[in-house]
Parts: sequence; structure tokens; C-alpha cells
Amino acid sequence: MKEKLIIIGASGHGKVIADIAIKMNKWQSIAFLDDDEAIKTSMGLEVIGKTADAFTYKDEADFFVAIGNNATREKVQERLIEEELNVVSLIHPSAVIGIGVEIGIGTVVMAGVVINSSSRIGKGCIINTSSSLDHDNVIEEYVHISPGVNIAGTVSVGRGSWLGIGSIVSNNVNICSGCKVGAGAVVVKDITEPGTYVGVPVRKID
Ligand SMILES: CC(=O)SCCNC(=O)CCNC(=O)[C@H](O)C(C)(C)COP(=O)(O)OP(=O)(O)OC[C@H]1O[C@@H](n2cnc3c(N)ncnc32)[C@H](O)[C@@H]1OP(=O)(O)O
Repeated sequence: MKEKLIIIGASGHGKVIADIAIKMNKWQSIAFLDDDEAIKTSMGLEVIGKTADAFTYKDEADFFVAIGNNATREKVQERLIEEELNVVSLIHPSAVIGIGVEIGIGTVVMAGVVINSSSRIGKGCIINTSSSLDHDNVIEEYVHISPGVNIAGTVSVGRGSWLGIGSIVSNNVNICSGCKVGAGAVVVKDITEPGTYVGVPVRKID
């Protein structure tokens, strides 16, 4: 671990990430990179360059990609990994993580999250505020579990999928890669085709 943390993305999501990193109390300094030249500071922390500047800080900093869009986050994080930059995961001190839970690099677990035992969370995921993931879940890479989502036991969520705010997934359900599940939706059966799903129970709209 390095003394400095660089967060790529200084937007609203980046602010929440910085807040978690500050509360973890592991880095002596924290700064942002952002491609929007108009943003000079965020959360009182300095924006010290653009995404491409990350490579010049390779030896002196740890990195976290704070980009909400799953595909963009994947692209940026994979490039950092390829170039052997040290990508870290961030876990808010109030999160409750069960025994045997695995959390991949570049994943954030936000305030009030509960992840129960033996669940596996891939790299580059966002496990957003106050979501709960029960036992034996498999959350693949670059998934976003939005605030307030409740996932029962033995659920799988495929790479790059996004579960919208407050959605619910019943136990033993598999959601394939490339899905968007709408705000407040309820998933009670497997979703096997990529697309956008809304409602209670969900129906495909796109
Ligand atoms: C910290 C943070 O902020 S994290 C981010 C949290 N944000 C979220 O979770 C947002 C989740 N997003 C949604 O629910 C979106 O509505 C999506 C992704 C499901 C669909 O978005 P779009 O593809 O733009 O669909 P659009 O808004 O055009 O709606 C299409 C139809 O579906 C309906 N619809 C959209 N979302 C929902 C929903 N969650 N539940 C029920 N119906 C819905 C719309 O009313 C519309 O119906 P109509 O054709 O009868 O008018």
C-alpha cells in the first residue's frame, strides 16, 4: 500500500468514494484525476490531472476508479491493471462483511452494506449504500448494486449488470450479464437474456 490514493473521477460518485477512503484512514493524502478541466477541487481535495496522468503516478500512489458507468469503469480499470498500477478496494467502516466473503480489486462496499457469508464479489463492482447481499452470492465483475437493493441467498449477477435502486432479487435466482434492472423491480425468476427489466415481477422493456 502507498501513502497516496488517487481517485479517478471527481463527480458525485467520486465524492462518496473519497469520503469512504478518508474514513478508512489508510492514506496520508488523497487526490482526484478527472478529464473535466473545469473541476479543480472536489470535497476539498485537489484534482491533479486527467485520467491519462495516472501512469505518471504509478510508483507513488494507489488507485481507485470512481466512474459509475459499468462499461467505462471496466475500460479504465482494466487499463490500469494492464499497466500494473496498484488498484485497491474500498470498504466503508460501517459495512458488515461475513466470513468467507471475497471482494475483488477496485470494488467499493459503501456505508451500511451487509454481505453475508461465502459470497464472492468480483473486481470493479459498486456495492452501493445500504444494500444487502445474502449468503453464497456470486456477483461478477463490474456489476453495480444500487442503494437499498436486497439480494437473497445463492443469487448470481452476471458481468456488467446493474441492479437499480431498491430492487429485490429472490433466492436461487441467476441474472445474466448485460442486464439493467429498474428501480424498485422484483426479480423472482432467472433472467437469461440481456436487456432492461422493470416492474413487480419484472418484465423486459428493451
Ligand atoms: C447513488 C445513485 O444515484 S446510484 C443510481 C441509482 N439509480 C437507479 O437505480 C436508476 C434505475 N433506473 C431505472 O429504473 C430506469 O428507469 C431504467 C434503466 C429501468 C430504464 O430507463 P430507460 O431505458 O431510460 O427507460 P424510460 O425512462 O424511457 O422508461 C421506459 C418505460 O418503462 C417505465 N419504467 C422505467 N423505469 C421503471 C421502473 N423502475 N419501474 C417501472 N417502470 C419503469 C417508464 O415509465 C416507461 O414507461 P412508458 O413507456 O409506459 O412511459
